[in-house]
Parts: sequence; structure tokens; C-alpha cells
Amino acid sequence: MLYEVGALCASLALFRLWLNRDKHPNVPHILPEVPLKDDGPYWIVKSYLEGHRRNLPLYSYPLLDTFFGFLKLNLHVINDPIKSKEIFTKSEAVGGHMEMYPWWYLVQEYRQRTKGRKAETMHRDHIGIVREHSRSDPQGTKIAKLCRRRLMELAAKKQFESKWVAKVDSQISWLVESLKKVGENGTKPIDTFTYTMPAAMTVVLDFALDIDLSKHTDYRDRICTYATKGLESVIRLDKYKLIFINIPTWLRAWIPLKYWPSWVPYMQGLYDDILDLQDMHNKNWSVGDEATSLLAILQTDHSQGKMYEWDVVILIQQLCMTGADTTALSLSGVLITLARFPEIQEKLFKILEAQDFRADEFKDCPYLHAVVYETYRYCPIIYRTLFHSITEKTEILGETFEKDELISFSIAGANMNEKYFKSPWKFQPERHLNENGDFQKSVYQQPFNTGKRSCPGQILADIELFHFTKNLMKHFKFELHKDSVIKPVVETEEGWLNIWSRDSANAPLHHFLQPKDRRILLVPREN
Ligand code: HEM
Repeated sequence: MLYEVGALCASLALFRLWLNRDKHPNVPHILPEVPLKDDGPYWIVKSYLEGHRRNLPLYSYPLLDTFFGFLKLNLHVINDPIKSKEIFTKSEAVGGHMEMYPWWYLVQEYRQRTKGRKAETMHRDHIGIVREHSRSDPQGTKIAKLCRRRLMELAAKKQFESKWVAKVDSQISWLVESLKKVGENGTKPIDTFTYTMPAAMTVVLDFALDIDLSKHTDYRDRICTYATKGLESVIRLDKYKLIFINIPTWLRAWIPLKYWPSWVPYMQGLYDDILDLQDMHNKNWSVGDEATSLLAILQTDHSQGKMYEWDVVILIQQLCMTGADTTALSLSGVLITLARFPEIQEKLFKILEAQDFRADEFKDCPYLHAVVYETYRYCPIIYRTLFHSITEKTEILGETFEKDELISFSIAGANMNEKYFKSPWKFQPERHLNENGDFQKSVYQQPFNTGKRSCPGQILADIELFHFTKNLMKHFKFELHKDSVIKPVVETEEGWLNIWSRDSANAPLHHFLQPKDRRILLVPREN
């Protein structure tokens, strides 16, 4: 008996050693400065800065190391923006989201077990835009790319641009009224995200469904909460989730539902709401009618056998989860940054005032466009790309990667590197203007990443940031409150690092980089 226990321990130890072997001894590791359980966006961004300081084109950091080393995950980070662009644009092997798929599997298995609405037509692989791009699944890849193309084509249609701008404009009066009321006319600091989030959700769902959610605020407010909780639970690597996703499906089927992670039953509500909205949309539209909303375009594709029923539903769900938090937090970032830099705010205000706040297109106010892009750079709330899982053995920057390994690009790292942006710790919108005063995008700045898996919503996001900022500037002056912990402005690395919360990834909204304080004063301009 003793002999068998000894043999078991020895084989476990050997297995652990084998698991922990360094697959990439040439790739430097940068370990977080805090224990992994306390690790959060601030510490990751700090490691990006270190990667750049050491001029490393590629490095790795541990995402997870638990169960005595039996569950260990490393992320490989590409630092060089030009190389990253080349890899994500050309490579056929970096198009997976392996780390996210099980989230959808769990939610769907639960729905099927509880016989939720339309569960009978669900299939675990019909997951819309996040489907894997890989040579081993040509049909799935084709559907993923079609979902992506449909979204991007609709957003980019020049004749529709004024429609998207009008959707932003339609949010302004309630947004202004709400901000004045809760901010007690500029005397009480407020977290604008609470209001920019429903505004951004209304725009994205109006874009997708042609339904104005400000007339259905119950749906709007619920979907906002689902979206934030959904995105947090997709991105976080908590142990309970990891245990669940690693249990084989046949075994999971025996686990009583009360032991499933709490977000799994909770997220069923988002599917139900989307199915309701789909019914609402289809009261005025049927296959064969002109398709102007994204949903109508996708349903037409489904009717022609180009995608499945749940690819359509799940793409709408994915827009809820990716299209509002990102835009709303970035917009709050613009307002906070303008509050920190009053001279720049004043300059922008004067430019806009001189043109009576008329700027229908980006070219009508290059300085505003530059302020938005300088905020994406200096205030990179979305501080890295999603993780991309490798779909087949491939070479990246001289290293051989195996299927299912993870890579990502350090958006915030490149943004703050002197090599790409002179005096990176200074907030200087002018760096995005050329000698004629026109807006010019830097090749080094990639807030949406580039290539086949880059953000398909970037056109809509830019429109929202530009027009929301313009409209809010007209009504408010943004100021830091007297106790703000992101004061004073110090334009050094230390001063920049001091803006950000050091909370772990488990803190609310810390799947993104968060300022220590999102509250500002919004002082009405009319007074
Ligand atoms: C300022 C706002 C936004 C920022 C900074 C942003 C940034 C990003 C980034 C960095 C990624 C990951 C790209 C990669 O890993 O290669 C991403 C993915 C994505 N974004 Fe955005 N995004 C924003 C707004 C939006 C909007 C408005 C939509 C929808 C209309 C959207 C839809 C998506 C989707 C569906 C994905 C996943 C794409 C895929 O996996 O293939 N995003 N976004």
C-alpha cells in the first residue's frame, strides 16, 4: 500500500514538473509585483511598461497558477505595434478565443437543461462573431467572418453616418438633464459612467435593432446590468469558473444546478430580453422586406442558410456585452481627462463655440477628433486586446507556439513608449494633427487592435465618442472635485501611474483599467 501511495505521489510530482516545464525558455517572463490573486489591470500595465523599458518584442506573464501548479496559464504579450499589426493581419493561426468559448457553453448547457425559451434550437458552436477563425473549421470561420463583415459594412455605410449621429444626438437631452440633476447643478461629483452606459447601450442597440430603448427603459437598464456582469464573467479567470469549464460536459450534466456559478442562471435573462426585442423588431419586419437594421440583415442571412438562428441571437448579445461598457467608459475617460487638463478643455470649447458646435463629421473638427484619440492613448481604459488563442502550430517573432497557447497585444504599453510617442506622459492632442491641422492617425496607436479579430465596432465607437463629447462640451464644464485623488497632474511616469486604481481584477469594472476616481463635477455652462 505504502509503495503504491509513494508511486502515485512520484507520478503526480513528475506530471506537475512536466506541466510546469517552460515551453518558451527564450521568452522573458515578467512576474507581477503582487500575488496573482491581487493582480489587476494596474499591475499588468506596469509590466507592459517594464517590457518596453527592456525593449522586449515579446514577453510572458502568468495569468493563473493554482491547484499547486496543476492549473497554470501564461499569456504571451506582443509589445511592438508594427509587428503586432503584421501578425494579427497576416497570420491564419491567431484567430481563436479558446479561453472564452466555455463561457457560452455553460450558459447554453444551463438553458438546455432548464428548457429555456428556444433552447431546442441552440447549438454550442453557433456563437456568432466570436466563433474561431481556423483552417480546421472552414464553415465556422466563414460564419464568424460574415457576422463581422455585416456589422462593419453597416457601420461604415456613408449614407447611414448621419443616422448613427442622430442616434447619439437623441440621447443628449435626457443625459444632460440627468447629469444636472444627480450632479446637483455641478456641485456634487458624479461617476458619469452610470449615465453614459445606458446612453451608449441605447445607441448600439438602436444600431443593431432599429429599436429606441429610451422608450423601453426597463429593457435598457436590465441589459446594461447583464452586459457589465456578462463581460466581467467572460474575462475573469476565477477558480470556480475554471473548475466548471474543465469538467467534461457529460459529467457537468450530473451536477445539480444550484452549484453552477451564479452568473450562469443570471445570464439567461439577457437571452430572454434579446428574444423579446427580436420579436418586437419582427412585428414590423419580415424576411424579404428591405433589411436596414443589423438584425434584419442577419436574419436574411439565416433565412438563406448562411448562418444559424443562434448565431444571430448571440451576435446581438455580444454587441450588448462589447459595444456599451467600452464606449461609455472611454467617454467617461474623455470627460475625466478634460477635467484634468482645463487649458485643453478651454481650447476645445472655444473651437467648438466658434463653429456654433456644428461638426457633423470628424473633418469638421480635427481638434476634437485629436482629443478623442489622445484620450484613447493617454487614458487606455481598454488597455490590452482580447487574448487570442493559437489555432495551429505557428511561429511568432521567432518562437514556435502550439495550438491553444494565448497571445495578446499590449495596447497601453505601446501608447506610453517614448519610441512611438514623444513625451508620452504629456496629454497633447496636437500630436494627432499634421502640419495642415488635419487629423492623422498614428500607426503605433491601436486602441481597437488591427487585423482579422480587431474591434468591428470601431467606426461606431469613434462616432459616439466624437458626438457625445461635442454635445456634452456644449452643456458642461468638467472639473475635478476638491478631494479628487487623481489630482494634481504630474506629467511623469509616476504621475501617470498614480491615476489608476490598484485594485485586483475582482473589483467592479476592473476587467478594464480604471481611474482611482471616476467622479467629476459637471458644471452647467448656461449658468
Ligand atoms: C471606444 C470603444 C471601444 C474600444 C476601445 C474597443 C476596443 C476593442 C478591442 C481592443 C477589442 C479586441 C480586439 C482584439 O483582440 O484583436 C475589441 C473587440 C470587439 N469589439 Fe470593440 N471596442 C469599442 C467599442 C465597440 C463597439 C461600439 C462595438 C459594437 C458595435 C464593439 C464590438 C466588439 C466586438 C464584437 C469585439 C470582438 C471581435 C472578435 O472577437 O472578433 N466594440 N474591441
